[in-house]
Amino acid sequence: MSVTVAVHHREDGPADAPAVLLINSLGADLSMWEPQVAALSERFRVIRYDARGHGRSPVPPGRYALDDLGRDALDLLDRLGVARAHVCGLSLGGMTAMWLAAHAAERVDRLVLFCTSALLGPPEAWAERAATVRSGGTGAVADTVVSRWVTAGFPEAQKQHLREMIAATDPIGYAGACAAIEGMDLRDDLRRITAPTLVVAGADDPATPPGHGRAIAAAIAGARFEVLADAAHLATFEQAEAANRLILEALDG
Ligand SMILES: O=C(O)CC1=CCC(=O)O1
Repeated sequence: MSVTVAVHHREDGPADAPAVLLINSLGADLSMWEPQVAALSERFRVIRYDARGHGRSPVPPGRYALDDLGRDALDLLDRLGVARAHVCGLSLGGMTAMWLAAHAAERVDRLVLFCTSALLGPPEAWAERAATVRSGGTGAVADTVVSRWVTAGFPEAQKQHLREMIAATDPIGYAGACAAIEGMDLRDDLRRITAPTLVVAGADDPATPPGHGRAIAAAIAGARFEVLADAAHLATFEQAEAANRLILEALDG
């Protein structure tokens, strides 16, 4: 049985509005959702948090499992007294969101998944990335990761901001989260998901190309699939307006 950690979170919007939980990707923190906050907080109680090992959340040593990340999210909802929330996650955050929808269906209202995968191999690549950050720090992978997060023409100043966010992530936490992806296989869980689901891919995402999202949508009954043009992996950041429209449509529908 995994031990949960009390993740660092932030809330925006009316406390009595329906809750939407936003879950960050590997190497990011809750600030990655900044482009969503104004649009969503008009109508929703927006709850963002730093996944364990990231941002200002505790950094347990060792390998994490997706169950750990999922149970941390449930613990946060419990601490906030939120019985049921819409859940939106990107990449590793999307994996956690799928875990929640499959393992705690009663807590998930609608599900929005960005640039994610139910199986993201090869496992050796995650072990190798974990070893790289353990020996060289998270700055050692920042350039490469940002080159996958946004397309080449994205403004340099914003790319630098993203590199700094990655480099600020604790290497122990980053490596722990790599292990969660290495050990993750959600393919059998997808058929248990009953929440109305929107899956969104970035057309130019080299990390989780559209085929990954298409396969998720095909396995979840009634799920809708969309591809965002001119977007790489961090599609909510690169194409925020279009992403916000899709999220609002999915949550309002
Ligand atoms: O960091 C990457 O290369 C892309 C990624 C995979 C899972 C995640 O959260 O980000």
